[in-house]
Order: sequence, then C-alpha cells, then structure tokens
Amino acid sequence: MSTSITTAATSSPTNLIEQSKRLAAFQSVTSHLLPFPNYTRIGIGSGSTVVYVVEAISTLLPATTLSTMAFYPTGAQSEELIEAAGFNLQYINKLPPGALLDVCFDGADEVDPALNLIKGGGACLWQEKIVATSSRKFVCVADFRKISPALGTQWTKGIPIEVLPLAANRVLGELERMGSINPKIRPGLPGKAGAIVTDNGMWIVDAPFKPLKVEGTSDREKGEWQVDELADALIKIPGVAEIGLFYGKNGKELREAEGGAQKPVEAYFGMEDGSVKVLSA
Ligand SMILES: O=C[C@H](O)[C@H](O)[C@H](O)COP(=O)(O)O
Repeated sequence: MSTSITTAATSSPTNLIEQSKRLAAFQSVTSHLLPFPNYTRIGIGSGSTVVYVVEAISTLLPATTLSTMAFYPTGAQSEELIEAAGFNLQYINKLPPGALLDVCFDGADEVDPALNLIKGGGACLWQEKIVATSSRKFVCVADFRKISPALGTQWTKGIPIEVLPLAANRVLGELERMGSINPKIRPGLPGKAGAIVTDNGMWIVDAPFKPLKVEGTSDREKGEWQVDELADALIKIPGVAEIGLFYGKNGKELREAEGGAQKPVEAYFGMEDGSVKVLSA
C-alpha cells in the first residue's frame, strides 16, 4: 500500500536531498510517536537520515513525554547523537530477556516494493539488525533516491556483509562462486591503508549481485537470486557475522507483540516535490 502526505515541517536544509530526509523524519515521528506517548523504549538507527529523526523527536515531543523515554543506539554514531540531544541513553544488552523496544527508526540504502532493505552503506548493520528485531515496530525513514523496483538497481555498490577479518578472503571466494560481480573488502579512510573496521571489530565486504527478485523464478547459474534465497545463503557462509539484507516476514505478519521483524512496518520517503510517500507492509 502506498500513500502520499504533504507535510508542514519547516525545511531549513537548503539541499533537496537533506530536505527530503527531514520531511520523512518529521512525518514518521508524527505518525509513530505522537499518537503513542506511552512508548518508553525507542531504538535509534545509524546514518545521516536518523539525525533528522532525533531532531524531530526533540522538536515534536513534549518534555514530559521525553522524560519517560529511553533511547537505544545501533552503534557509536547514534550513541553520540542520542547523548548530544540530551536523551536518556540506554543499551540493548541491558534489555531484559523477552523485553522489546516499542519502536525503532532507521534509514536504508535501498528499499524494494516488499520493503526488503539494503543497509550497511555506512558500515553499521549488525547492531541495527539486533535493535530492529528487538522492536515491536521498525520504521524506515529515507529520501526518494532509496525507492527501488529491485534491490541492486539503485544501490549498485553491493550488499554490505560484516565479516570476521581472518575469513574475508574466503568469503570473497564464496561470493564469487555464488555469482557476485567483483565483491570487495571495503577500504578504510581515503588515503589510509587497511579495511574499514566496524563498531564490532569486523570488516565489511561489499558484494554486488544482479538486481534481486522479490518473487518469481530465479536462475542461480546465471547469478540471479530472489532476496530471501540469497539472504539465507549469505548468512550461512562461515565467517559471515551479519548481512545488510533486511528481509523475511514483516512486523504485521510476525505480530507486533512478538517483535523479530527485519523488515519495517512502514517506510517513509521524502519526495522531490515536498510530499512524503509512505509504503506499508
Ligand atoms: O550503515 C549504515 C546504515 O545502514 C544506514 O542506516 C544506511 O546506510 C542509510 O544511511 P543514510 O541515512 O545516511 O542514507
């Protein structure tokens, strides 16, 4: 299902893409936090778009509501973001067994019509997946560039895969055998030697594949995969810690009370014309 909303959020960033991210962030917070002031545990993802989610929460929520909330980061960047906003910072490892966050907001690098996601373009994906699946609702916030007919169409750098450093070359070999086109270990800072190191001490391998089908027939001999098939195969490669494909059942299928969904219940996209497009599970 898709709806389009025109928001009244003010647009201070001058850049169209930044404005779009901010519009989507304000709309997602309006739809998922304002009607539910009883929410107390909020997950905050990583990347440039969640910066506006934190701004929206700061701007839109009354101080009395904010004072009852705890915010759970997905890595070093979102931890700093939560602290800088003056929010109550908590950690997912302290969440009691069986407890869930009420909602988690996070960005994405690419979103297909079934709300499968590619994430990890900024090297955060493992903690993001833990926080998303520890939430009753995962809400994705993005700009118009992320809307895609099939994963791998818009985000062509490859599926980010978090790997144990000593297994990286072996993982590259497996990926080539599976039809990945020139998978690579992601380098660190420009001009510096060495691979990028994640918040978890791992490396990232970027594995491009032909655009991933949501359904229908696939031909693995030709390197053609369905999202779920490929994800299930990638996660089984020894040395792979986690993959940047968020896939499987959505929150509505899994029931909000139980959490566990990697896919969002809704994705908000700031559009070029100032509207916000919403894709629902
Ligand atoms: O590793 C980074 C995360 O998965 C981000 O959520 C994703 O890359 C989207 O980031 P941005 O909002 O900056 O486009």
